[in-house]
Amino acid sequence: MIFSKAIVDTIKGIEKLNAESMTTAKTHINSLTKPLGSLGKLEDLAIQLAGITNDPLPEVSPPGIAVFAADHGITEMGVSAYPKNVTAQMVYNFLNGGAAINVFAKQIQAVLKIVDIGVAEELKHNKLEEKKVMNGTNNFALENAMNNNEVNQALQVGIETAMMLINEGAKTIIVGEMGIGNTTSASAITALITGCSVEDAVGYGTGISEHMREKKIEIITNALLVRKPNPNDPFDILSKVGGLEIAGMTGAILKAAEQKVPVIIDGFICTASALLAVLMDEKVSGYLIAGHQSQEKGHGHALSFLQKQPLLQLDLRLGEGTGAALAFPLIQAASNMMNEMATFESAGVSEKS
Ligand SMILES: O=C(O)c1ccc[n+]([C@@H]2O[C@H](COP(=O)([O-])O)[C@@H](O)[C@H]2O)c1
Ligand SMILES: Cc1cc2nc[nH]c2cc1C
Repeated sequence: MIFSKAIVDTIKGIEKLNAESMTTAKTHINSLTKPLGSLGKLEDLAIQLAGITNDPLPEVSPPGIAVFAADHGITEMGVSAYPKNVTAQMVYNFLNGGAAINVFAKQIQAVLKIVDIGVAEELKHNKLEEKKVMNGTNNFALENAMNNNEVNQALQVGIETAMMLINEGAKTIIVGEMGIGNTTSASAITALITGCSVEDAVGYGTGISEHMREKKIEIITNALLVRKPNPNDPFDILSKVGGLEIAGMTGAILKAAEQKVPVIIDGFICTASALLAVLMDEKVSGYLIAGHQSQEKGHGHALSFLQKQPLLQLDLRLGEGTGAALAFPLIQAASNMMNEMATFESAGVSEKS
């Protein structure tokens, strides 16, 4: 067995959504003072939340956000528009409250954790979760990104971070990331798991030129030919072409699902982690809510594979959990609808004749 026991146990603990709570939620929705079905996808969302939490009147606040930061050896190949040290610089920006995710987290009153799971520089800050597994992945054009032990450690950091947020009261988990070069890893993962072509999985990331995108496609194509990750083996994929923050997000998603806590997935990189988690156990899918669809080319393929419709389409391509945080008020609305709306009976309103 390659997966550590803690990870196997987490996966084993994931249950199907609770059908009885979903039926009760549906009956309740149909008793609320509105024409039948008139709150559309919010009704589906409320039913999903009921199934996830095993509570027909689900609570989703407060949300907890984990941003996993790590570096990528593949940046040596010139695949990003920004230098690698932006990862470390942005971590300090998160810790000092200046990034987009800080602003949106505050807006939704979320608890925000910044996790160094593999930044290639020593970082010091009293608010930083210091969980460094290694100083960035290896360059997967030349060697495996991580060894088995490193994959297990990164998954474990994700598991522990989600549990920490849940222990602190989080009722919804938002996963986000920061890692210069990570769209290259996410593209490789997306192509492998969804079966789409590398060309279809690769986009412009932080804003590279078309010429650089062609180079990025070639680098990924060659790496897949040489490393030969098994598309049915999430562990093999992570170790050969993965990322530390990608493994961290996968672990956090698994733990949230095991704990029956809804997970809002963010952009392209975060969805690559969701693909891996679903490959580990398809029951994870029920716990996932797609916050938005990123501008990154491969995100549409990943969401279609997961059969998820994004709540928002705002042409974002930032990451950090921003799209998921922006989508949270809709999930909150679905929960509030269940908990606060009057029924036909309580309000004395006549039902459909
Ligand atoms: O979330 C997305 O869909 C997304 C799309 C493009 C880029 N990003 C962010 O940009 C960084 C990766 O881009 P790149 O070009 O360096 O591979 C990383 O820090 C991500 O958070 C994020
Ligand atoms: C400035 C900057 C901020 C980011 N946040 C997430 N990815 C990012 C990439 C860059 C380059």
